[in-house]
Amino acid sequence: MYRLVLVRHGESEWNKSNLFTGWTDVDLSAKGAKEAKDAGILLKEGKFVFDVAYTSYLKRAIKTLYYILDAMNLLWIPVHKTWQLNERHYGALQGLSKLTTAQQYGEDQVMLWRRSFDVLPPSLNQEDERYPRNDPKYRDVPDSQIPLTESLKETIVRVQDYWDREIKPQILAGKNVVIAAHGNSLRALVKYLENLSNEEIVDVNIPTGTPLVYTLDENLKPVEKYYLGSDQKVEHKIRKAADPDKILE
Ligand SMILES: O=C(O)[C@H](O)COP(=O)(O)O
Repeated sequence: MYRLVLVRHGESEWNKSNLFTGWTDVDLSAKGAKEAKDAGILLKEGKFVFDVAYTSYLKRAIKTLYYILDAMNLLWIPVHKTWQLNERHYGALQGLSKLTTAQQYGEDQVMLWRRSFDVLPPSLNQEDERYPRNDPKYRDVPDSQIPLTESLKETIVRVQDYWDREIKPQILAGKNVVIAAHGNSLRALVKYLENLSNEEIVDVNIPTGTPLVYTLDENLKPVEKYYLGSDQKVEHKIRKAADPDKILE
């Protein structure tokens, strides 16, 4: 049996203001930083130990990982960063308000963009300043792999490729792995690990700053899954991840 821990970053500044974020490199909010530190404390209290960590190229996930490792006194372990664990690219929606977009296009259309398996958000064009090719972080990513928009389907391809090449061999070698990433890059991984259908994944919402623990069998199929933290708190955060507009703090 193997154990794997996934953590979505703590609340970001744009989660707080309810803007489509995607590859926009926004920081954690003060609340998000606290969520990350609390996640680290929970993991430490649960006697978790990690040998290697993975995260994206985006600071909200990177900082979440460092807050967690700091709380666990594990800042020394190897940390691998990759664009392939970045959030799903939200195309031309990036920077728009989820609420205003729902008022303009209807809640059903926005839910299709947010949660469907293969509906692509409106695309950027290459002249847009948000085109990732303009960002030095992605200088080594081939043009053919730089997204202008992504559905979950495209996100799964890049996440699964990285999982198969880099993460899976580490787990099979007996390393305890933690992955700090994003709502939709983690949904991509969860769909793959749990072999969920394109319909089942629509209802999966991953809460911010809450460790998701998997026990995996020798073929890396999940045999147990749970969130760390009080059921009530986790449930509230899952509902918030599903529908940020309808949840009052
Ligand atoms: O990119 C974003 O806006 C968030 O990280 C995830 O948003 P979602 O819940 O709308 O997919």
